[in-house]
Amino acid sequence: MNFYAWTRPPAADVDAWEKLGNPGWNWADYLRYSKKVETFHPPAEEQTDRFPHTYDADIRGTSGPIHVTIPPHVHTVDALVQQTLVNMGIRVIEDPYQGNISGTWIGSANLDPKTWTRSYSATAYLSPSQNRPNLTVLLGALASRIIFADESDNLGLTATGLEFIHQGNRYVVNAQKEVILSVGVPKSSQILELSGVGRAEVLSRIGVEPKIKLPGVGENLQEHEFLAVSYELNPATKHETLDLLRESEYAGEASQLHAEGKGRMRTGITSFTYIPLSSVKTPGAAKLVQKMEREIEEWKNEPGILHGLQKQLEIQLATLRDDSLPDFEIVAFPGLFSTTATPGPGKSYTSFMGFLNHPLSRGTVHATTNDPEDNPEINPHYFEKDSDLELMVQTFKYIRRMVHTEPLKSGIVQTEVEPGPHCTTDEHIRDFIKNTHHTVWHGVGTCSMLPRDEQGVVDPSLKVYGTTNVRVVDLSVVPLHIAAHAHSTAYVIAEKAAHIISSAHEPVL
Ligand SMILES: Cc1cc2nc3c(=O)[nH]c(=O)nc-3n(C[C@H](O)[C@H](O)[C@H](O)COP(=O)(O)OP(=O)(O)OC[C@H]3O[C@@H](n4cnc5c(N)ncnc54)[C@H](O)[C@@H]3O)c2cc1C
Repeated sequence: MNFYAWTRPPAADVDAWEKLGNPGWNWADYLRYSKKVETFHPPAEEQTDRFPHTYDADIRGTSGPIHVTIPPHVHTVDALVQQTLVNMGIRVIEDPYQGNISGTWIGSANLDPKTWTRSYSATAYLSPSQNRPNLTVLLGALASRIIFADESDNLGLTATGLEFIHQGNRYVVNAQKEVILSVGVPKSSQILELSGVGRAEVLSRIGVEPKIKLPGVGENLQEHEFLAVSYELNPATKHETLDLLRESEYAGEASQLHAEGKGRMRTGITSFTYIPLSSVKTPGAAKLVQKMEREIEEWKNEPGILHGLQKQLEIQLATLRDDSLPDFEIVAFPGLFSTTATPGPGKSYTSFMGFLNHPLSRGTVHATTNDPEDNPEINPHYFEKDSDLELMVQTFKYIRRMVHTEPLKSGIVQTEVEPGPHCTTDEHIRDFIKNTHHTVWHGVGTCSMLPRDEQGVVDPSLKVYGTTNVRVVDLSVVPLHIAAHAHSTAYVIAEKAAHIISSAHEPVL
């Protein structure tokens, strides 16, 4: 389950995967598969009456299984935010799905406008296929490890099956062709490690016999993080924010309306702004660009740094210097998003979420025991590179500049709800971020698609190095993070993987 924000990354972020050694993993292919995934439904009159929505139907999908549309949103808040950003010199993007997202825009959601319910892997892919004779879904089964043949041939080790736990019992399902791991960032690397594929010291620590030494397994974790700054909306204007759903009578009515395809429960997150740091004309932003350049250069030249990471950092440096590519993102959430502030009765809020798009710090996910029922240890190494924290400080300051710009300035009650007026110095801001920042659940990288001698785990056909028939198909293969919300990319990877796998097994005529 997620917030169903449906976005596409900048073209350059996807082209970077190809530059890192993955032929065919580029924007042109991404766009092709992304169109294949979705059916875009243009906004209805009800929405265009309230907000001047723009879109380019040519770059959206027309017949894919995932239904995508613009939610009928709290457009009174969107109007305030979008106009404020324009007044600050930010460009309006008419349709951000064409590979250029730097600017301010209204985003889509994977919602089916026939029912205003979530359109996702279960409704779009599983339900239509569930009666196929060659598909069995076993609910509540925990995949635990891949079983490999004892001997490897010169192409590598062959997986013969998968061990799983169901209702306390262990079973093995045999593989006739391939084993596809698709269990997400926290788990794909764990299952590889439990199967003897990974870093020598991790395998030795958890007591698993090493079968394939792949030091990249569980490394290179990159995660977006966010901070949230909240304001009460000026009560002189009526805004139907999500805060109203705290009132049971309103929530009950909203549920009834939703059953009729109407009302506030069709809301999504819609107001997105992506900003290149080098385009922010403040002394703080300029200093930070220099600091990041220094930090990347120093790290890149550290003795012993892996060639794979060095190349990633070169691309990150080029992205930072490019004033058309975004470094941070601001999302306007229509309601109070806070872990500490208490909402006042009858009040409406907006919260500005600031996201880090291309983190420098790299984390890890590793198994800590050989028991598949024990969760792996996730160590995100947040803010290990100080530039990541400093970028969030600049994002915070940008949000404060927004709320001092019209029309937002008059549209909110100026006393900040969170963190509040006491938060004035850089040290206060840094402490606020350190104490409240949050994962965006957008982890990538722990089974990176990179050359094997550059900490790669899978090759460009998503096959695990050293195996003949094990692939990873989820966001853990993404080698370098993208400025986008993550799940539409998971579908793109899955569609492309389906093509790769079916082509590999086509009968030779
Ligand atoms: C609260 C929240 C809000 C989010 N909002 C958005 C958003 O608005 N827009 C967006 O783009 N992204 C959003 N995301 C991120 C997005 O959902 C993820 O990036 C995406 O789902 C990752 O896809 P995946 O296929 O790599 O892994 P997953 O979606 O995590 O799929 C992995 C699956 O494998 C299963 N699994 C794990 N281990 C095992 C095992 N051992 N045996 C069997 N099954 C196993 C899991 O239960 C899961 O179903 C959000 C995430 C969260 C948590």
